[in-house]
Amino acid sequence: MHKRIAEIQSYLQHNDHSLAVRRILDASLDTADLSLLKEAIAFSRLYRQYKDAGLPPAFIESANSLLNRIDQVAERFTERTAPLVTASQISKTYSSGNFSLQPISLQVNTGDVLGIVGENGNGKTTLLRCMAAQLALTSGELQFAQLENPDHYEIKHHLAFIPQRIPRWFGLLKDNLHFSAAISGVKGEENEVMVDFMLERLDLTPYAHLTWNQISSGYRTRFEIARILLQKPKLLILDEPLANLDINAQQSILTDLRFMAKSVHNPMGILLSSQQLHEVEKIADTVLLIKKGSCLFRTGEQEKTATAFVIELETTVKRDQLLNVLAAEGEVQFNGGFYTVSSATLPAQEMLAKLVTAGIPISYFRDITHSTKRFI
Ligand SMILES: Nc1ncnc2c1ncn2[C@@H]1O[C@H](COP(=O)(O)OP(=O)(O)OP(=O)(O)O)[C@@H](O)[C@H]1O
Repeated sequence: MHKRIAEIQSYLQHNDHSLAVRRILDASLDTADLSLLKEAIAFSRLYRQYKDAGLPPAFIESANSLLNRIDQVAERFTERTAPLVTASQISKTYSSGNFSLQPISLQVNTGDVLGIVGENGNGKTTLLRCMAAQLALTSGELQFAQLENPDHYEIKHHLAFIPQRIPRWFGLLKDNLHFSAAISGVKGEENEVMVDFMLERLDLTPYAHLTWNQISSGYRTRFEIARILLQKPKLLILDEPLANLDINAQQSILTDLRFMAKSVHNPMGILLSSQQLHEVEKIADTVLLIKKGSCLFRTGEQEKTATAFVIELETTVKRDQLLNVLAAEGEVQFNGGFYTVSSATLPAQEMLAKLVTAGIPISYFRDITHSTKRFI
């Protein structure tokens, strides 16, 4: 059995139903078999219908039967990776104002998710717009490895940019998706099935017959992702896709984007910006922290590896008590909400053991030794 199918079966066994249904949709799409895709869509609808009232016993049976059939075309599940865009020392200075994006180099490959994090006004959007060839560079060079003639037209078909503010559309959500697929050459039955697929995959089915005015900003973001994915871009750039989403939706959209990047049907490179450091670090292959227009830290960068172990801690005890437990092996800072503890000798596991042994109540503990959070 293919690894990916076994993984989905394990989600089902452990009642991670929502994740299993989303992954079944992805796996069926990768078979390129419309009848399996239609079955997966029907299965997802069944899940939505019964998820609150309790799933019928036939649910797991039909999931396993569908998975077995998908497994028979498992040879299609090969991940491909190829360079998409390479930025060499690109920089941008606006003609007005005093902001400059300092020279930065990065590469996005098929299947990669690259996160750009940083606080407001530090240059994330500027960097994304440079990567999307929307801004004239002050210096440096962009290379689109798969484009022979990277003019405006070719670039527009190669990459999709989802801005922070989703532009208004007219008419019904579903009709816009049909149109978007049609202009990318998806016609007839395939158009119907692909739109139904995107509606299910992005949780949009209940909103299919609504207009722009009738749906919330979070669902507008989902709509825009669905619309763009129907056009099968090679490189997807998203500016703050999490900004309008609730906490659960943030995590599921990020996980979904990661799965989509590695899809066989349309493998993509994904570049996204966000202020949600932890969430992005969980799913991105590489995260760059931008501060005042410069790349301050990139995950995995050896030369900037932490010289101390650092953790974040939320507890009701006072700083003195923590310092007592650490017995000169750590420093403690407080930001009003939680403590940041650094130690040259105690890795996170040992620090946690010490705190637990001393009976310190802990409501939050996170190892940020290798996180961009250390630099904020
Ligand atoms: N067209 C422009 N002309 C002049 N300055 C600009 C222009 N666009 C952005 N800036 C300035 O560049 C700086 C960086 O803005 P940018 O939007 O790239 O940051 P950001 O990190 O994406 O911020 P946010 O998280 O708030 O979206 C800001 O000081 C902004 O005012």
